[in-house]
Amino acid sequence: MTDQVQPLVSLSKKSTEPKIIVNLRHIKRKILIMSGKGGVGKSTVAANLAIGLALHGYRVGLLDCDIHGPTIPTIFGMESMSPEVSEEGIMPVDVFPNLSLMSVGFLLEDKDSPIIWRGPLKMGMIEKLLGDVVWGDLDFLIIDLPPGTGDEPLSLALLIPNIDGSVIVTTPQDVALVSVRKSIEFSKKLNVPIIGIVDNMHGLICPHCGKPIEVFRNGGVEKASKDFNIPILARLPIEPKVAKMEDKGTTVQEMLEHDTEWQKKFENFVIAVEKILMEK
Ligand SMILES: Nc1ncnc2c1ncn2[C@@H]1O[C@H](COP(=O)(O)OP(=O)(O)OP(=O)(O)O)[C@@H](O)[C@H]1O
Repeated sequence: MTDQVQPLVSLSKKSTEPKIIVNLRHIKRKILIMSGKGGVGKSTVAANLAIGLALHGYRVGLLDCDIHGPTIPTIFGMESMSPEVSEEGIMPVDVFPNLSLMSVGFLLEDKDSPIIWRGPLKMGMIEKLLGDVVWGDLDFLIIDLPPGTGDEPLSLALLIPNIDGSVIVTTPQDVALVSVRKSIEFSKKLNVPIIGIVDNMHGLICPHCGKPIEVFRNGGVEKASKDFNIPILARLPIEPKVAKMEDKGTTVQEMLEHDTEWQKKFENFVIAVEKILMEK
């Protein structure tokens, strides 16, 4: 077993619940980004939604709770950052004046080791992230959950009070139906309304002729949307520039400058989420 949690701020077990509630009290809207399985683009959607809402002028926080694969620091090219710790708690890392990040990845001593923790250590880290990070006043907190719909993401999400909605990220294969069904059950257990589905990696735009190429067998997401009466908020194509930028770590400027179909579709998704949540 490895104990990679840095002793940043002590956390009293007794005061955990009220502490989290008190700490998150100044956040107007909390959104979960979830997926039935790994590698479908959940962190990509979380990161770009946070950027999009910040560009619309909101104060946004992005919390990466993906205990086993915290990729948000890599996406933002901020892997080497360590958050400051003050009397008040752990300070999130600023990307813009109105966009700040916190990630499990920032709190690990050895960022290259695999994370093998026992349950209580993992939950201790999550309680720390929820109870000790000083977000200040936020319009939105975007929470990138660990992949899957098992006990671990569930017990983690149960610690977060008054979640306003969840976004389900999936890829278009037939198995999407199973994956979305599990995510719906998950949201029900949490009593969290589902905002909608993001159908990610939905085809590839041919760089030569501009026509779409279907990569996966489609149909699962439409069926899930109809069967469960949940809107598909975005259909995002496979965009090699997105994968390339995220793998090497990028600046937000670079992220914004790729004028692609993906970017346009993503902006429509940000507008849709904003509309749904602001009308709540
Ligand atoms: N639409 C897309 N086009 C091209 N590449 C994409 C797209 N969406 C995501 N990717 C790439 O796919 C990989 C997985 O994405 P991401 O890390 O966002 O998935 P995840 O669901 O959060 O994974 P994990 O299970 O590790 O949490 C990354 O390399 C990312 O850059």
